[in-house]
Amino acid sequence: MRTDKIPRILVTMGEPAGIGPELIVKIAQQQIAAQIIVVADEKLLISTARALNLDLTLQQINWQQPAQVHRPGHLAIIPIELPEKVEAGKLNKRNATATLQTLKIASDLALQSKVDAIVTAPVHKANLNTVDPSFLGHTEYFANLAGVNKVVMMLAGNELRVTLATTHLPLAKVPEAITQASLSETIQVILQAFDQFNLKQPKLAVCGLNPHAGEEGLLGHEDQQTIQPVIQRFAQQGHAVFGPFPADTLFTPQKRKAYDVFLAMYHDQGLPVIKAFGFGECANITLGLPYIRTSVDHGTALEIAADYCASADSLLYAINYAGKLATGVLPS
Ligand SMILES: NC(=O)C1=CN([C@@H]2O[C@H](COP(=O)(O)OP(=O)(O)OC[C@H]3O[C@@H](n4cnc5c(N)ncnc54)[C@H](O)[C@@H]3O)[C@@H](O)[C@H]2O)C=CC1
Ligand SMILES: NCC(=O)COP(=O)(O)O
Repeated sequence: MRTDKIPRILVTMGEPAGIGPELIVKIAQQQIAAQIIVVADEKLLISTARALNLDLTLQQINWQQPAQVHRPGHLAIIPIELPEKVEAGKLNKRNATATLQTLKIASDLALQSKVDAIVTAPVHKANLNTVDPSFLGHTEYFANLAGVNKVVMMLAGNELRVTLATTHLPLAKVPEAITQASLSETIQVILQAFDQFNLKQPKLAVCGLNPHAGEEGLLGHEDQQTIQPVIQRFAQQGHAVFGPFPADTLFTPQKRKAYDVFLAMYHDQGLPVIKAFGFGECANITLGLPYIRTSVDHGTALEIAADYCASADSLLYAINYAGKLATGVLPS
């Protein structure tokens, strides 16, 4: 990481027909204790600023200059050109390659330590999948480009932190994806990441997979046969890893206070809980990458993109979260 005090944060534009460009123009108006560099189509940002009646001045990034703290209404930019004019709310496959290119640029710059963190605006996974059939989401894409086998998705808000044992996977494939080896790797990545963020022995509560964590085998065997032995091994090594707990009662107020981080077995076991607490006051963090990457807690919201009424709260939250992590502070 660079040693001067102002973090350089790279923000990718996301799906051009979604709310990403609007969110970027909106956060550009805010005070932010970092330098913000966007990878985006200049014309799209300028026309979005006009539609929002907001001031925006774009200047190409000069890497020779030291990082300068963000000035409201101004953005440093790495320009990319979309081949087709964007119609807000209407996906256009012909812009997908250039959109994917913004992520490749971001990954390259982060891997070269030219920026301290990447923050992504939301992409449309199916649209990007049309030009890269291996594309499932930023999480997997960045891991692949970084040559990292295992990363873990964490969503963190003011109320709790939730990590996931599996991410973008059909529900029917979840049980077979949770093996003792994969779960051990997941927990290892979480413990290492928290160690780097200076929370040395996080109290980790692990959800069961089945209702009532399997009810002694009556409602499934994975909890006892796969999850429990892994937790026991970590506990024997002195780690504060507990469970498997029935997920339905694990997020009560008392239990939320008792643990630093929760591990859900699948996407829709953990994420609805944290989003219900504060949609917009939450960031998505990829643990296990060789750099910091955060993102919003929502998607492309195509249906409201032409109305310019989207909330930029989560993008701002994700940027501030990345800024804190870049200066070695884990937000509480
Ligand atoms: N980080 C990323 O790149 C993510 C991308 N997605 C992608 O987004 C696409 C749409 O996903 P959906 O499940 O429909 O979720 P979504 O988050 O786009 O929309 C869900 C609901 O929340 C509203 N909403 C979302 N963000 C909002 C904001 N900032 N302000 C006000 N209202 C907002 C939408 O209008 C909609 O009613 C999918 O292709 C999905 O893969 C979804 C989650 C994360
Ligand atoms: N629901 C969270 C999500 O889908 C985020 O995906 P990613 O693009 O950040 O991997």
